[in-house]
Amino acid sequence: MIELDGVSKYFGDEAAVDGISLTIPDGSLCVLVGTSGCGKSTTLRMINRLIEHSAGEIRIDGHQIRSFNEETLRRRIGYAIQNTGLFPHWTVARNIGVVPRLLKWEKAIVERRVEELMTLLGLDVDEFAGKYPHQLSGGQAQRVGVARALAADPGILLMDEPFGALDPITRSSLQAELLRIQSHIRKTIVFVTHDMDEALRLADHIVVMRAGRIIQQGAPADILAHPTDDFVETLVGGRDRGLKRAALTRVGDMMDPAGDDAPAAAAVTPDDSMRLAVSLMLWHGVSRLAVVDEAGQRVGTLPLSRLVDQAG
Ligand SMILES: Nc1ncnc2c1ncn2[C@@H]1O[C@H](COP(=O)(O)OP(=O)(O)OP(=O)(O)O)[C@@H](O)[C@H]1O
Repeated sequence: MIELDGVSKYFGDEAAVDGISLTIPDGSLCVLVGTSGCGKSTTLRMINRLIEHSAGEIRIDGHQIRSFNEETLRRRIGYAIQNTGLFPHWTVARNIGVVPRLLKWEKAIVERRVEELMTLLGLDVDEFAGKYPHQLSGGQAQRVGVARALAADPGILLMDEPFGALDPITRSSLQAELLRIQSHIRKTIVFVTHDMDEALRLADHIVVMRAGRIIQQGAPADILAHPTDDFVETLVGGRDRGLKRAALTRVGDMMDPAGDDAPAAAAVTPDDSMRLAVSLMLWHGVSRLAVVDEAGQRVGTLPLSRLVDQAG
């Protein structure tokens, strides 16, 4: 568990972070979101002591971070950033294995770990292990960056706009990968972004920051449903909020399991989002969809009225 208790950071007289309190339970994915300069990166970097906090307390598993040796702390905490920070003259495999080597793991164990992580991140070992960072696409380099952050199996992973520089399609697939990986490894992840759609998709818990302060925090659905002020409402999409909420809702949670009278022209699966369902209804000009399982067997019906009921 990570706890921030009345934490501030001053640069000169200016407070970049101004008395924030936040608890991040083990295994949760907490996203810090807000416009440029609001103090997100500073908050993240105080957790691994790349920046020392000026006031308040930061605790990991109940222990103040100042009681840890800085090197030990940083090796316990994975850190992935936007431009990856890979060593340009090292191969992918050497880059990924850097922290385990610093920790003096046996060579064979480091090699096995590197291969395991490359597989986890969808990087073919034979193809990529010997490549250098300049030979990788942006998306591949980001995967290497995340693999490196996970190499020594840290309990905590800090991610600072890790997908910020990518095109929307690569970004979306890496977000899906992160969710898939997190469902297996259950790290405590603190993720920084200025993109509310990314926050809504990834987070268990969203922390909205403005001018160094936390102005709202909660589950994505709560923030969408009850933005605390006009600023948060604008951030979550204003009048576009309905579609954002639909993107967070699974068809399986809304469908009528008994119904079987929908036209077969269009079908969704229980794991598809309600946003996709609405899009298909608009495209096909229907107000009901068939819901099918992966084998194509009918498991229910989704009437448009379910989406409208949800809003009520
Ligand atoms: N080393 C520093 N010296 C002085 N001021 C700093 C320093 N680092 C950050 N700041 C200031 O602290 C404030 C918060 O910066 P921070 O990088 O945490 O914001 P951010 O929300 O991560 O922004 P962005 O999304 O643009 O990265 C900004 O006003 C910034 O100019």
